[in-house]
Amino acid sequence: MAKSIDVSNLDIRYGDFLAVEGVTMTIKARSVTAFIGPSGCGKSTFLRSLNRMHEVIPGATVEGKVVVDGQDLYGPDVDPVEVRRQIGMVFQRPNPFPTMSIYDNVLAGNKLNAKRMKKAEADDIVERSLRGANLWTEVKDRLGKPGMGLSGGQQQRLCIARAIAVEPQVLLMDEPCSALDPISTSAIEDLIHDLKTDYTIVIVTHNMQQAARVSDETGFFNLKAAGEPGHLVEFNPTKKMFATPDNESTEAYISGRFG
Ligand SMILES: Nc1ncnc2c1ncn2[C@@H]1O[C@H](COP(=O)(O)OP(=O)(O)OP(=O)(O)O)[C@@H](O)[C@H]1O
Repeated sequence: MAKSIDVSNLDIRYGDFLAVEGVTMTIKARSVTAFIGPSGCGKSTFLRSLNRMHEVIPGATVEGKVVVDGQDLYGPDVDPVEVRRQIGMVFQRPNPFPTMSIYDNVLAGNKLNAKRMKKAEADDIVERSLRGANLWTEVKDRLGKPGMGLSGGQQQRLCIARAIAVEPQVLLMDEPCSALDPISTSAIEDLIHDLKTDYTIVIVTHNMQQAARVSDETGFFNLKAAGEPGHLVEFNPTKKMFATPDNESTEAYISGRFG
């Protein structure tokens, strides 16, 4: 199910503003890839270009290729809605649907994809997804209660359950722990580690310890200068990047000398 992603020569714009320039990388299947770098260097923009979420912003455009399973996601016949089903996204702030129960929150994506299903099938998806998100035992006796009644960390795991309920190939996570306390953060990090058996995971994080803990490979993004586009400076196995980075600016960033 999990797929690798081949990105080549990607330029990403907001109107005339070139936000990210010339990114080429291969994101491996069944692994965790982290993106780090100072604020404004385009990590989130690049992440959103991987499932065609970038272009929902008026005037936003992408040039270059993002190839998953031999298919260019920006090819002429590709349906962006189907791309977003195959490549799910988890956001910075947990965003369960406030009026929906835990049960319905998990199924929200499946219903959007207009699948009609029997109760038994729906029950199976809810249980499998909540187990996958490591939340089942905490909520199995209150599936009919509102998703908003959960703690922040539980809400984020509910959002992860909602993302995996549609059986995506890739999960994109944009600072998924930034609104969480250390215990919830640790639960999500454990979950990310478990999920990589089945999914290709890409995570943006400001927390370098987190990148070092959860990821197999890391991409360091930076701006050449203020007002210049963001670009990929270095992409390497995480262990190597944190021990012996290839680039001086990577070293300066991870040792806390800037950013
Ligand atoms: N909706 C938008 N419209 C116009 N410009 C935008 C928009 N979103 C982001 N940008 C610009 O694109 C550049 C990259 O922003 P982005 O949010 O991707 O960076 P980031 O590395 O994820 O930053 P942070 O770490 O602060 O979240 C910045 O110059 C930002 O101001």
